[in-house]
Amino acid sequence: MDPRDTSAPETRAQTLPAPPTLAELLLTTPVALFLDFDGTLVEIADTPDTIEVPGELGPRLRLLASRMDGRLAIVSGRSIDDIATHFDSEGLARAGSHGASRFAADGARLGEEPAGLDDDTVQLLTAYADKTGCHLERKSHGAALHFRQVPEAGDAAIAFATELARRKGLDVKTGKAVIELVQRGATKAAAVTAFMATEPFKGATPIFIGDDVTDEDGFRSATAHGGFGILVGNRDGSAARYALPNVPSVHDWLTMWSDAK
Ligand SMILES: O=P(O)(O)OC[C@H]1O[C@H](O[C@H]2O[C@H](CO)[C@@H](O)[C@H](O)[C@H]2O)[C@H](O)[C@@H](O)[C@@H]1O
Repeated sequence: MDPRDTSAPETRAQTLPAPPTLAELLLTTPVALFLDFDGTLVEIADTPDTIEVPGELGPRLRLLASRMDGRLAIVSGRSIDDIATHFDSEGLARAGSHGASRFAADGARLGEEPAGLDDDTVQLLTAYADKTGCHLERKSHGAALHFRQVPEAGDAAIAFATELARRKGLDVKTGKAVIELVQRGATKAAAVTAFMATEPFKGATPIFIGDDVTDEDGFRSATAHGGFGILVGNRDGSAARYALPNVPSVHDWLTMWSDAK
């Protein structure tokens, strides 16, 4: 298993316990749900554009959000624009670009919109991707070098992107067979904090569900705000309190594809 690809089949024993059911939790406290997208709500695919998103995902999430009195937000590494090409996220609170770009459910912006990358950075990344066979994903507020198709190029791509980020004053995010350049300070923790300071999230117990390294920021922030994280899959040293094994188990836990309240 490639240690940089945390989506590879997991063989270790599950180390974190399963969470109480959502229904049980809702009996004791108002809950706010923060949901990662890739690897949590939809299965990992070979490329960013070939994910298979159930047609009902948007309506099901809106129904769940209404049951939660609006306390549900998508928190993704993708940009909000990109998310919108995969499913209708209107009417949901959402944060994209690793938490840096945030919108309330009514579409109101929460905070400043981050800047995009400068042309020189994009040109350098494009030339690097052309040379190495990595897939360059252009993003509204950053860019990702994917090496899922060329795993042998992973170490060099990480080193290249890390050095480029240092020179350009950017941050990097590692993920599943990917290294991304993002604006300084973009974290899912910041998104949780921003939502938790506003209605209808204020005062609720935050639960952050995610599968990736970048979701660890969300787990820590949820914990700091009195809640906890739920890891999808396995990771040594995760800040999550509980774990669910895979995407279908997340859907089940959220009772997304049932009419259970
Ligand atoms: O925070 P997320 O919503 O989980 O987004 C993280 C990144 O997800 C995407 O890349 C990952 O999923 C792809 C599709 O399954 C997969 O091909 C790739 O290897 C994964 O790294 C997305 O392309 C990125 O922009 C997101 O930041």
